[in-house]
Amino acid sequence: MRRKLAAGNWKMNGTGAALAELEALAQTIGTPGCDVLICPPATLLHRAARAAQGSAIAIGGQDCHAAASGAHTGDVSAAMLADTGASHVILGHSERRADHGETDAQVRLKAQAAIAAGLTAIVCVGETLAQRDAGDTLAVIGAQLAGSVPDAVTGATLVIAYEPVWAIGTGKVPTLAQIGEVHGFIRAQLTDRFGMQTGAAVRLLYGGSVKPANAGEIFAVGDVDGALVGGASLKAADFAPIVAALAASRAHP
Ligand SMILES: O=C[C@H](O)COP(=O)(O)O
Repeated sequence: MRRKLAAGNWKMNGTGAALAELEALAQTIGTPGCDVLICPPATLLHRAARAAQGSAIAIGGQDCHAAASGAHTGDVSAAMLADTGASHVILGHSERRADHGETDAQVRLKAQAAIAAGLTAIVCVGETLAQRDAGDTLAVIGAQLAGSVPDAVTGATLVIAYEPVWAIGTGKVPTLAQIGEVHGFIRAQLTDRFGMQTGAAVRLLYGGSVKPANAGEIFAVGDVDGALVGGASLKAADFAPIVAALAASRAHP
């Protein structure tokens, strides 16, 4: 049975004062019955990991370099993330693919580096509105999975986040049927490539305008094992109800 995961991506938001939200979240959720992850900006990782110690909250990065070390000004390696206390890293988010031109091949190398450093890689995939309107959604997701996911993964080292680009930060959410179709497709792709055991063990997150008001219905969709939440993860008062909705949701076989 896959353990559910509520992951918050703070993106480029938050200075030291934001740690109060992390502490408030830890207090509010207690021991929630699902995994909870906060991915703050790199500048806050070390302090966030310290603030989360002894709580149910794990800490993750938002990107890493594919190399272990070297002349890469401004970049952070997977081992450096792990050294701060991070256990996960988000990779291939559509904002990084768009802002930094990250390719599937680069995301794959980053995921390999993350796993080698002992981190769980959360690999993001998702179609643009033009791709959906053209009927290309599954082809795009299939190509991203094939290109971005390394060959050696397990349910412990890989999480996939399906984030339709057009749903991120827009308040627009796919229909439950659309979410179910893509999650079912991702599950089938993973099972085809990695076999039944690994395919069934990898957790699949939905991301894109998840809020307390819509979390429950999204978590009821088959093969949705949790969420990758942006805006609504910044405040404990918004994220805690999403964690509670996930913990209360039925486990998917
Ligand atoms: O990583 C998180 C996603 O990009 C979703 O962001 P959002 O919840 O603000 O739409």
